[in-house]
Amino acid sequence: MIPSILSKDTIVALATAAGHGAIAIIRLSGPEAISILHGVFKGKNLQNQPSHTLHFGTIRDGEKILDEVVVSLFKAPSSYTKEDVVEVSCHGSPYITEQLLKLFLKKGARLAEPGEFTKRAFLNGQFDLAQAEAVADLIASDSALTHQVAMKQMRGGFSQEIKALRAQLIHFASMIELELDFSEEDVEFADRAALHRLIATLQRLISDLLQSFEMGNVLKNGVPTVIAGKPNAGKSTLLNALLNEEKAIVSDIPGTTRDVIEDEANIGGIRFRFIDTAGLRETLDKVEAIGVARTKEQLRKAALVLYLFDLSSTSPAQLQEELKTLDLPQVPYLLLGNKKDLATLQQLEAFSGFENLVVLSAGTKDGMEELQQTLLEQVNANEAITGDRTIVTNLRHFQSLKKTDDALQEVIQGLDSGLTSDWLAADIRRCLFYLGEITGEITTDDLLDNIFTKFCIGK
Ligand SMILES: Nc1nc2c(c(=O)[nH]1)N(C=O)[C@@H](CNc1ccc(C(=O)N[C@@H](CCC(=O)O)C(=O)O)cc1)CN2
Ligand SMILES: Nc1nc2c(ncn2[C@@H]2O[C@H](COP(=O)(O)OP(=O)(O)OP(=O)(O)O)[C@@H](O)[C@H]2O)c(=O)[nH]1
Repeated sequence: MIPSILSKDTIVALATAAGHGAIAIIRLSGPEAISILHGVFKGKNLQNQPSHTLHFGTIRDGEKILDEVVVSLFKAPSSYTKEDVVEVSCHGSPYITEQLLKLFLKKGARLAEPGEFTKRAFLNGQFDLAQAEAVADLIASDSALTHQVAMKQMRGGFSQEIKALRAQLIHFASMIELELDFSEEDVEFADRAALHRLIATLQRLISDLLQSFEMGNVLKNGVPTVIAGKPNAGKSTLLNALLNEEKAIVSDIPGTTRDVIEDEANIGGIRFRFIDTAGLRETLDKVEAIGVARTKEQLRKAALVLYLFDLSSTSPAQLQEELKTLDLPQVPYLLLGNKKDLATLQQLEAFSGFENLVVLSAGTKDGMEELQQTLLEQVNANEAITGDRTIVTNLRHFQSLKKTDDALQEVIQGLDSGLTSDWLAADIRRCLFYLGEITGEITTDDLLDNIFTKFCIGK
């Protein structure tokens, strides 16, 4: 790739988080990065040091020493941005970093825009657009799974798949376009049956990716897990036990929980979003009736339902009846038999035949570990999460894939109806365009601005 001629400016920004810290890093990138540093650094001559070396010295504004620092040198094209990069590790005081930033600005650098380092890295060919976007996801990741997905994407896993799809289509597009040059002779270079098979394969792959988006959202936002059950079953107590804090109001007056309370907990690297609901009960109390309606709404959106009941006051027949009236939608659910501490041996035995049942006592936290284990198993049973399968988490990618899918459908229809080569070629080009948007072969300034302005400054 030709080095970008756009980035003539030398940009500077704080690369570490704001506030006090052991060390803070200020990063400069661009043609003047080394000379700007050279002008204010007392130590070795930075202008004749090799790339990827560290240098101790002081930074001075005139006679005044601002700090003792370590300077890291990355010489173009061997750097993150592929430009000359200098990083100054100083003492982590907001006062010092401000003084250093002001000094570098005075010496000719300008403040970087959000995401500008990564944008330059992309423009200079360090990685493609999907990989650049994954850098932001990686910084935002906060669980084993979001980390795994972002890491795979940053290292090019997702891009490879998209590029492979694209390469196959390019092959056919060029064959079909070749036919256009020989249009009088009525030849077919591109085997129509093979093209049909290819498009069908691509559609399957893309449909898998589209489906994975839903899973991707669950990963990002937490597995929506609704805690339902009759009033006083102990839902709020269970939520508190799961969250390890007193969030929901617990009382022995049935119907205490009137609204929906939710919070997140990280269990074994997977984020769960627990939603406590109003007790399910037909009621005359208007406020509570709204709560019951909301519960039903939450149930529809849940990925997993925990149906809680009181072992000490519920018979198996009653439980069956409750489940029937509840009319649980097609969502996986677990039965949680609560208040084990109050239940008699007989009561416990009565439930021995139930599947998907965890017996516990939310009040004493007995059985909580088993519940957490079961929750994890429920999620792990879903291969999409733990498998090696690529998961789309980015709305932009989802939309481009959707458009590709629609365009592929038109290619299929064109093939079936014997559309001429020029029309087929145009439809295939459209697929290539949308796939290219994902990895950034096709971009516009607006698209790039949209992506990189959401990054933090200094990244
Ligand atoms: N100090 C520091 N730590 C950092 C970064 C950084 O920019 N600076 N990174 C940034 O976000 C991440 C690491 N990513 C990086 C990617 C490429 C290169 C780099 O110098 N690449 C050269 C040389 C490669 C080599 O020597 O093998 C290249 O690509 O040519 C550096 C950091 C996380 N840690
Ligand atoms: N003995 C015992 N009591 C429990 C247990 N779990 C909850 N309780 C008690 O049962 C009562 C009801 O608990 P909540 O958590 O408020 O019940 P809820 O299902 O949220 O009730 P609503 O808000 O009415 O829907 C409280 O007095 C709790 O202390 C348990 O495992 N053992």
